[in-house]
Amino acid sequence: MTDTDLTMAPAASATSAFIPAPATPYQGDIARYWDHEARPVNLRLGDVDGLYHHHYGIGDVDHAALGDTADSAYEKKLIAELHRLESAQADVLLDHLGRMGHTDLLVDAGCGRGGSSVMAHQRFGCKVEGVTLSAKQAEFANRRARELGIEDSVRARVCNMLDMPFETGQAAGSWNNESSMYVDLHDLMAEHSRVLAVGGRYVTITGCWNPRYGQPSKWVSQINAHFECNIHSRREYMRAMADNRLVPQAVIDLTPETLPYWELRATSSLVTGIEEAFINSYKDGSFQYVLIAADRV
Ligand SMILES: C[S@@+](CC[C@H](N)C(=O)[O-])C[C@H]1O[C@@H](n2cnc3c(N)ncnc32)[C@H](O)[C@@H]1O
Ligand SMILES: CC(C)=CCC/C(C)=C/COP(=O)(O)OP(=O)(O)O
Ligand SMILES: [Mg+2]
Repeated sequence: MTDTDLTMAPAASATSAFIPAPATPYQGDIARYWDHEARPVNLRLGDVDGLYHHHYGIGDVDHAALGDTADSAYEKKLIAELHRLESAQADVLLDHLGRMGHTDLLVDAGCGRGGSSVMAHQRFGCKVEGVTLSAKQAEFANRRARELGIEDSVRARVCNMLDMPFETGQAAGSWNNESSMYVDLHDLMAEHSRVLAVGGRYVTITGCWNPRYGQPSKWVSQINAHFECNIHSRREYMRAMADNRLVPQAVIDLTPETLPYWELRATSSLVTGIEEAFINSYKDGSFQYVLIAADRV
């Protein structure tokens, strides 16, 4: 089988047969970071329904569903609520892909444990190819796909999203769900532009620093240090897309919609210590949570 053959290889061989060397020392660090990540805030939320996300949530908190904080079941309900908001975020990303056919190929660039890939397949019925730097994440995602009996349609591979194993124009849709802050944006948009068919759709949900603030704030620097990433500005996204035949069709500021998630998360037992940086930077206007959907022209 060639790398670009769309027939899915058995999931185990897809990840264990060949693990490419990282393209840069930085990518090696990021692969190790995600290979070792096991934060309860991610695993316990994923355990709610088997969709494992590494992104944040949007939407209003359902206080009626949470009930009384004194209730012994409150923490369990809180975890379910945070997870519901994270899945709602992925749903909004998928909404912006538009209509996809059963025979289309979708590319989940920086797929993590594969939650968004599974949701995309469940919604559109088409093949979804995920790429991640982490062999552990790819194994996890492929195991979930096998457990769900969708391994012929959903697959994760260890590879660099700046050099993806897809033919030019092969994908009808592609996305980055909170994964674009690990790469040069011009290189990333050039690669999405290459793999997308003309008329295809690219969507990203990302945190970006706000050019109106001036420069990355101390909170943004703290988030970068926490995750070993490099948050770009909103301006850089626009420029990188414009330079690569990706024409924004929708730009949505999701900041007001993500704040309830963070404020709820800050009250939970699963806090990681980064909540204050997100809340403060969203509130002081230095950081924004945005969705950008673009047409490949
Ligand atoms: C915060 S997680 C997001 C995971 C997933 N998109 C989600 O929403 O659950 C970031 C992901 O980006 C991936 N990543 C970072 N740099 C990458 C690169 N150059 N190529 C492929 N994946 C990359 C990491 O391996 C990780 O899976
Ligand atoms: C919006 C920005 C700047 C995102 C940075 C990328 C990132 C680490 C996302 C969440 O991952 P996670 O779900 O593993 O993080 P956590 O453990 O905090 O939930
Ligand atoms: Mg998380």
